[in-house]
Amino acid sequence: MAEAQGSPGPWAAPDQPCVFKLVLLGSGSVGKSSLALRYVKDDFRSILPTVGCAFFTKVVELGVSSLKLEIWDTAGQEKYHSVCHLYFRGANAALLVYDITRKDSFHKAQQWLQDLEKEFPPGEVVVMLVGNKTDLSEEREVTFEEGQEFAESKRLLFMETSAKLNHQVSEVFSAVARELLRRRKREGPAQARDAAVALSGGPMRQVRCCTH
Ligand SMILES: Nc1nc2c(ncn2[C@@H]2O[C@H](COP(=O)(O)OP(=O)(O)OP(=O)(O)O)[C@@H](O)[C@H]2O)c(=O)[nH]1
Repeated sequence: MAEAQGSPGPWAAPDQPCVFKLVLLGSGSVGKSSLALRYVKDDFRSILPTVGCAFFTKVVELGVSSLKLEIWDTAGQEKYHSVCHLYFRGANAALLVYDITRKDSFHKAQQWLQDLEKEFPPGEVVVMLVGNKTDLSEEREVTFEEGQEFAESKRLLFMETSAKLNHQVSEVFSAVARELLRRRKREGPAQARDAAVALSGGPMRQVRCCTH
C-alpha cells in the first residue's frame, strides 16, 4: 500500500503556491502508487495494493511559477470502486492510468472517464491518459496509437510512462501542472477569488490559490 503523507492541509497563505487536487484513477495494479512514489520520492519498490486512498503532496516548479499538487492515489481494486468516487470530488486534475500490457485496464480507464464526465462539466478538470509499464513493451496489448487516438478523440492529454525505469514520470505531472496554471491564468484572479468564496459556502471544487 502506498504510504499516506499526512492529510490535506489548511488553506495556503497568500504568498504560497496555488494548491490543486490531482486524483490517480485506474484498475488495480496498473502502477498508480508506483507513479506517485516515483514522482514524489524518486523511488520504485514493491507496494501492496492501496486500501481506500493514499495522499502525497509535491510542489512543482515551472520556471517563474510554482504550484502545489495534492496527489490522491486511489485504490484500483474493484471492491473499492464506489469509494473512489468520494475521492475524486473536488478534483482539479485526474490521471487515468492503464497498464499497456492489459487491454482490460485500458477499457477501465475509459470507464473512469465516463464517471468523471458525469461528475464534472466539460473542461473543468484537466485529464491525462497515462499508459504505464512501457518497460514491458514486448507484452504490450495497447499500442501507443490506440492510446493517443482515444485521448485525441476525448481531448485528453496523453503520455506513456514507466514508473520502474522513471520514464516520463515527472513529465506527466509537469504537463498537467502547466495546463492547470494555464487555465488558472486564463480564468484570472477574479475566478480564483470566486472559487474561494464558493468554498466557504460548499465543499465541492476548489483551488486554494494565491493571486497571480
Ligand atoms: N514492470 C513494471 N512494473 C510496474 C510499473 N509500475 C508499477 N509496476 C508494478 O505493478 C504492480 C502494481 O503497482 P502499484 O503501483 O501498486 O499499482 P496500483 O495501480 O497502485 O494498484 P492498486 O493499489 O491495487 O490500485 C507492482 O508490482 C509494481 O511494482 C512499471 O512501470 N513497470
